[in-house]
Amino acid sequence: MKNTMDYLTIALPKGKLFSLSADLLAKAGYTAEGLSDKSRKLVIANEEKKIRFIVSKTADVPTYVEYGAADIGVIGKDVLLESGKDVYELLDLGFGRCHLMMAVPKAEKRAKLVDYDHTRVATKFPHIAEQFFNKHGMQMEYIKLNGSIELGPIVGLSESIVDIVETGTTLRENDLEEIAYILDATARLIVNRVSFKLKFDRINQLTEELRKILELEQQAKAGA
Ligand SMILES: Nc1ncnc2c1ncn2[C@@H]1O[C@H](COP(=O)(O)OP(=O)(O)OP(=O)(O)O)[C@@H](O)[C@H]1O
Ligand SMILES: O=P(O)(O)OC[C@H]1O[C@H](OP(=O)(O)OP(=O)(O)O)[C@H](O)[C@@H]1O
Repeated sequence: MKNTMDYLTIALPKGKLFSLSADLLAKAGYTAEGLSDKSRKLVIANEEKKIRFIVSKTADVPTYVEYGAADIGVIGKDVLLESGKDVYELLDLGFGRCHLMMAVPKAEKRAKLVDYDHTRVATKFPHIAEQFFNKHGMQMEYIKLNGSIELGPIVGLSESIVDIVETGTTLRENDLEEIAYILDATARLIVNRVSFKLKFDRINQLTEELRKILELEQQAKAGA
């Protein structure tokens, strides 16, 4: 087995954030031949630059980073908060912007948020949802789903959902209405606590390079 101290191991999530993350890292020169979320090869190395990429299920990225199986990773703030993993957050990458909210069927909308006390909420984010409802003094029954959350109230599984909204299309097409904002999310660069000490120079250099690239992109956008 390779000595992992020689390599910088980067965990990337499959799905929506993959190409945005891989493209940004490539701009800083961090890439590897054959890096793709479609590849069946799960570890892809760049031997010359001593970089290894792990491509994993979105929800597993914080786990790889917390245990040090990956030094750094890219993950949405929503998934990071839900995971409760003990990692450092180095940089807000700005992309993958969305927000977490509570929505209900338009036709059966109740007058106030507290009118949903002691009802069922379908979500991929039960921990974040529980914190939100606790803050409002509400006790809910949390039904964990892994996708198509909007289906919950439509088929009578739950009275509401807590889910991500980006464009609002999914809510509109399913006659749901947002009734409470919970939090904003964007992709974050995260790092394992021990790796950050042991590989500080490499990780700091990468962070600064990414920060510069993001700043230039922001300036170009503002000037356009
Ligand atoms: N419209 C959107 N829907 C879902 N996630 C979004 C959206 N816009 C931005 N994001 C961000 O992208 C992240 C990854 O979303 P994606 O849908 O790829 O994950 P997933 O479906 O949970 O993962 P997997 O496909 O591995 O199960 C989210 O956690 C969120 O931070
Ligand atoms: O506001 P919109 O632009 O419509 O985006 C929001 C939708 O996108 C996400 O689902 P995703 O595509 O990740 O599929 P999933 O339901 O399988 O999680 C999220 O769970 C919403 O359903």
